[in-house]
Amino acid sequence: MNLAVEHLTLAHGHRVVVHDVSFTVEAGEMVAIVGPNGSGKSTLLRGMARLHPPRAGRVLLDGRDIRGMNSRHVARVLAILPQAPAGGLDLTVRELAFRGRYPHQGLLQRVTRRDIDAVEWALESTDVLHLADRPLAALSGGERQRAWIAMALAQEPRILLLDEPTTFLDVAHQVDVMHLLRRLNARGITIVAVLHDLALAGRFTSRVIALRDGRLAFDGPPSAVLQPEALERVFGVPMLVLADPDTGLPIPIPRPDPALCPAAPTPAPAPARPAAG
Ligand SMILES: Nc1ncnc2c1ncn2[C@@H]1O[C@H](COP(=O)(O)OP(=O)(O)OP(=O)(O)O)[C@@H](O)[C@H]1O
Repeated sequence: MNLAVEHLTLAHGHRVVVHDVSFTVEAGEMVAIVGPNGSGKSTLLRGMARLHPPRAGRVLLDGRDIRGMNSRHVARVLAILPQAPAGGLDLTVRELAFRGRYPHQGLLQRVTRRDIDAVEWALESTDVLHLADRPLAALSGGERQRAWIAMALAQEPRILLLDEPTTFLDVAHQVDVMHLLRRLNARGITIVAVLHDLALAGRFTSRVIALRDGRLAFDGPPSAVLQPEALERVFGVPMLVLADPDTGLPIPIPRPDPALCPAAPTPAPAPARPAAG
């Protein structure tokens, strides 16, 4: 099932923040959306999930405009995990995951065997089964993030959209979440994630889409697009791109002014000039 964004323009009030953006995410892809703060990434992701109505253009799910589709049907296919979701702190992890079953439940909202199995699968896949009876309030940031991903998974989506799923996580948990997304992707779930960490985007995704001022700046495989000049144009800061010693994949990092790096070795003094005469 593919998701196509066609000449999409999105606005907040009178202010257009996504301008005429087009791309197609094919079934089975794992895509990162990157760009500076305020470049329109979250708005675009919400637009892709039908949570933000287009000013112009459209979003197509397997060729059909999602605006004309039944909400439950869209929710059965596509799940979105917003940026740092708030609320739900009094719910247990299992109760939260059951919320993900809403689009599959009938009018009477009776819990079926399939609901129970989907929730167990989601809790197991995100490694929170042992935390299932704990309230969200009693979890660490990383555990809570995995619990929210479990809720999105319990929805059994074919396409999963995530807004900054690794923000607030320490490096070990960032890698955990990215490994989890790769495993889900290997099982056939299409993943689109807004990521701030360009090194994670370079190593874990197969395609990187960049926005700058709401416009598409580049779109392609990490090795092709994560290049210093292109990144400098998008982020407005000098960039260095290293090659991962294990995989050769690009690891972009900002290139700071060496004079402002206190741990940088002081350059050796210039050799003294021989005295004239
Ligand atoms: N609810 C809102 N009402 C008005 N303007 C908004 C609203 N949400 C976002 N904006 C504005 O729209 C622009 C794009 O915001 P958006 O959150 O999509 O950017 P982003 O790239 O996801 O940013 P960040 O990296 O900081 O999360 C910003 O200028 C922001 O101030």
